[in-house]
Amino acid sequence: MFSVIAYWFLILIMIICVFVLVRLLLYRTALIYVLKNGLHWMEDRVHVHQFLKVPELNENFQDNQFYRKVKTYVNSLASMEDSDFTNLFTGKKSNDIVLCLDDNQTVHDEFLGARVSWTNEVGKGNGRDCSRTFVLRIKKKDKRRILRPYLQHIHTVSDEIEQRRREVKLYMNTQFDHQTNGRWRSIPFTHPSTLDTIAMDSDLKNKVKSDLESFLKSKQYYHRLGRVWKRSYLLYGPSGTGKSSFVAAMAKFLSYDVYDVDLSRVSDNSDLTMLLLQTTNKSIVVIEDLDRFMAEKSTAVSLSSILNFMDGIVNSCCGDEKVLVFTMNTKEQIDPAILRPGRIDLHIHFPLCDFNSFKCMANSYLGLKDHKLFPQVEEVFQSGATLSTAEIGEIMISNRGSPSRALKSVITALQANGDARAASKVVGRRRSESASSRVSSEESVEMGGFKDSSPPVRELRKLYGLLRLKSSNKIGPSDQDTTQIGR
Ligand SMILES: Nc1ncnc2c1ncn2[C@@H]1O[C@H](COP(=O)(O)OP(=O)(O)OP(=O)(O)O)[C@@H](O)[C@H]1O
Ligand SMILES: [Mg+2]
Repeated sequence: MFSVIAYWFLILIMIICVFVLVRLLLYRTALIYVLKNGLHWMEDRVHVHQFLKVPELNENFQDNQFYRKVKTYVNSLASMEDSDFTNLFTGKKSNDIVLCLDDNQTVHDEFLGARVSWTNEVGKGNGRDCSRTFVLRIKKKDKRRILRPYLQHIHTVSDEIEQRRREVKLYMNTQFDHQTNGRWRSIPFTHPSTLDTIAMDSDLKNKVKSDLESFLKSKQYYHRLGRVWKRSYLLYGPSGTGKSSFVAAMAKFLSYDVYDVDLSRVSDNSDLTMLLLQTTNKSIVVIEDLDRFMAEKSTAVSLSSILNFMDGIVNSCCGDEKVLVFTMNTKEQIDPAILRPGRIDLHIHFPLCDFNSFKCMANSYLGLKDHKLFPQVEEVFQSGATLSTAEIGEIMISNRGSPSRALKSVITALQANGDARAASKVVGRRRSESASSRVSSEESVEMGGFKDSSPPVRELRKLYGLLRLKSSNKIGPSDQDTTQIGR
């Protein structure tokens, strides 16, 4: 009896040992990989396959654009890391490493439950003489079900990758540029603003974000409606509230180039048409300070030309997928034809800084989530005092070495602004009283607004300058640099 138990015990121990050994063998070596490959090989034998070629050059020896897309797609596959031979290259950014399938190597992909493979076939020859082809191998039974959506999927993925990789450019209209044979001159667009760094109401920011996202996905929708695929935004608000920074953030978010139309350099209506014809799709076309140009009549472009541009009549000739942005300080003086729905899809107001924006700025500029001086700042804001976000930002940058000093400076500047506003109201009232007896149109216009020349505001500016001077005297050398830049 004892010997039978010992016998079975020994057998059990041996089974466990064999199991552990097999496990070790499988995981320490490439046996699992070999087994998997063997299974795939066997599966492949019992299926009929179809092969589809994507050559690099078409029958006229021109580049086949689809080859480029397939290459981008294949090189982005996660299974590339498992391929037997892969080339490593640096990408556009110096710390980027890009994988590239080696010649005559195969990589596998899965789509809607079907397994396909791509082989990078390279014919004999040198450089451009050797024929390069991507060969797609697909099971005949899967072809009808997945081929079309799979090719569409390749298009979408490669477009997204190319969009992410491309360098965003800023185009400015100049006099005729012989180098580019056109009116636009471009520079890399390196503005640091992003949607995260813009201080604005978070609900509004999310609304704009989802509006932009849904615009990106609506090509079919717009085309089904017979509309040009464009979206127009009006950014309006006082100077220094972040309108231009927001345009930069939008461009970064969409990875679109920016065409900044300087209306003072447009000679007439047909010149504006020419400029717009030379813009590419996937771009933001911006006209800044439209209210000023229309009010001062400092542009040779007529209202109807601007309206045509907004309606996309011109844009439809040169591809769509455009975002149009107009910025202005106030939309009160603007012709209602410009603002009507369909011409401007979304109006975004950029108000002067309030307590919420201030908290947002304090967080990003000073790294402060909360501070004992916050209630005092809130109180000053509640009393009606305010400054532009740019002004508050400058005070914070100048005093970034000491958050408490920064907050105190903000409070002092806000209080000075509050006093200046109150004084401005009193003087305004007195002047309007005397103006009723003595007509002085020029001055009454000045006092009504928040103009630089009004004495209380001049006082505020002086005080503001003093504040910055005082704080720059106290801070270290690095801060002094920024103070100068800020000026
Ligand atoms: N809402 C904001 N969030 C973050 N930074 C801001 C904001 N508003 C202004 N700034 C900062 O202030 C500076 C000026 O802002 P910007 O040029 O975008 O203002 P603007 O509204 O376009 O002014 P203008 O009407 O005079 O052209 C920028 O450097 C920006 O960083
Ligand atoms: Mg601006």
